[in-house]
Amino acid sequence: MRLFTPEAMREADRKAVERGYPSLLLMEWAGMKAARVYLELFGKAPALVLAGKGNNGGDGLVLARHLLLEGVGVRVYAAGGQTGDALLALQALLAHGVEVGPLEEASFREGEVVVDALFGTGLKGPLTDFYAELVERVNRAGLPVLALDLPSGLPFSPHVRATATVAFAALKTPHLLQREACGKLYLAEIGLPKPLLEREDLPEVASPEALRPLLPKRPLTAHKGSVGRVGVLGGYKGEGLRYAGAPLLAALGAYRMGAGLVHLVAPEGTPLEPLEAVFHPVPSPTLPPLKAEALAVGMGGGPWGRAWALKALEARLPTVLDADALHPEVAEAYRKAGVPAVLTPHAGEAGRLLGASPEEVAKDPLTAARALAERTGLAVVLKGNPTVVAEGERLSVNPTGNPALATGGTGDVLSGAIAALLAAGLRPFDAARLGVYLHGLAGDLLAEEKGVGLLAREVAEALPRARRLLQEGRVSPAFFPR
Ligand SMILES: NC(=O)C1=CN([C@@H]2O[C@H](COP(=O)(O)OP(=O)(O)OC[C@H]3O[C@@H](n4cnc5c(N)ncnc54)[C@H](OP(=O)(O)O)[C@@H]3O)[C@@H](O)[C@H]2O)[C@@H](O)CC1
Ligand SMILES: Nc1ncnc2c1ncn2[C@@H]1O[C@H](COP(=O)(O)OP(=O)(O)O)[C@@H](O)[C@H]1O
Ligand SMILES: [K+]
Repeated sequence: MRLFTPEAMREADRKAVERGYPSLLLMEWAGMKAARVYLELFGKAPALVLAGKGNNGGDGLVLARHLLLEGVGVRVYAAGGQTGDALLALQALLAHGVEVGPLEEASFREGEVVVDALFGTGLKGPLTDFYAELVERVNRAGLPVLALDLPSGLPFSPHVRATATVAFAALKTPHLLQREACGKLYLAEIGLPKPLLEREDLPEVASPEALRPLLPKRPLTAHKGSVGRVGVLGGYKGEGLRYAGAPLLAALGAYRMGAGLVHLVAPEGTPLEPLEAVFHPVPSPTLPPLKAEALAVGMGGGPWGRAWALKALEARLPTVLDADALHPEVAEAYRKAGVPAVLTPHAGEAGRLLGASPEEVAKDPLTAARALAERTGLAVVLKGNPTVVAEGERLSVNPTGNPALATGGTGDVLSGAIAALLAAGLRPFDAARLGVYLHGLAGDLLAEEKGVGLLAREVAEALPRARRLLQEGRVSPAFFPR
């Protein structure tokens, strides 16, 4: 599945119409599917439908007609000046005897559900004046809000903060980059011809269907030397081994992602954990001889991070470069040496590599991840919500994961997990997007069971469950297809 920009979506709509597909059918399906979601979420609670004059408003008018037919009370307020399909949708509603008032007179009543059909993909800039105020009033009213296609005002501010959003035909960038405003996310198929949605040039939304075939096989004859061995290099002897836990968590992540063996190369005095690891205590960053197919480097490395990464490069193995190994000259050394690597920065680290602020990176992670991949020639995992994976021209946006993962050490677990997939033979882009997806899914499983207060090691422990769900095709999607 591809992540559309509002422009790309409009282009698909336009092409469908050029092919002779009646656009009124798209609107009818959109309104009808949204009405279905409404009924599922809010039952027969009365609706207050706010409709703009464009096609988004048209969808709202169609929804109002379908709710009416289901016996739901509707009050409808619409902007004037409809044309085309939206005008037909208005006429159809009026023919049912529904009164449609002017938007200026819209009022909010306790017990109602607001249907936000003011603006969708046609919004050209931030809302001002009357519409800015209307959106603020919607948010202040404290009623549940179902947004059609996009919460009105997105991607700008002010915008509606919805309880749920029904995206039509495909997810659009704001659905994942401004997910908070969307609430529960539904994706409704509205009959747009499939080939118009297959746009290889757009970022992918990582999906179970695309990722399942990447899962490394475990043949009956597997042994610990045949399924991928990982070397973890990290930690810092100074400050009383302050970061000793980080490489241990990476080792756990690697084992829980299926590594056959994990070598732990860490400063002398580092706790000898997990018990299952092969230990290589060293006085300073060194690359001891070890049999491995991939490395995870830099976790907890502090001032040693750079040295760990440059030592590790001598092994010429596929490598995950994390945390303190994330320096421009390290990335450049790997690129020059032609050693495949995955960089796993969060917004702060990515900002450091790009010469931008963390806020700038977080605001547009797609652009930042692509820029970093371009600049370094390596695969990039830009961590956050959402996490974005980039390599060359390819971009993958991850839909799993939640704020319960915002806790110390979860990134270390991720690095180890990706390294295990590299060691199993996956290419950097695939190891990265699969590792990120399963790590997020593990966090989702735990958050559902326990809520907030996870430990990073528990995320590692949940990886096998996440993997199995994916393997067996039992992952419920992060958004709900309708
Ligand atoms: N086949 C299809 O196309 C399908 C599309 N579908 C639906 O259509 C939606 C897209 O519809 P759309 O293109 O009509 O745009 P929409 O979001 O309703 O807004 C346009 C209105 O906003 C106005 N406006 C713009 N910026 C503004 C601003 N800053 N401040 C104030 N006003 C501003 C603009 O005014 P104008 O500039 O034209 O004067 C115009 O009146 C899409 O999200 C989906 O819900 C479905 O029905 C399925 C099939
Ligand atoms: N709000 C959030 N939503 C989803 N995932 C999150 C959120 N906050 C953190 N994470 C995930 O948790 C991990 C944190 O990694 P990182 O910042 O490197 O932590 P650490 O250095 O403590 O290991 C990343 O995988 C990130 O995507
Ligand atoms: K809307």
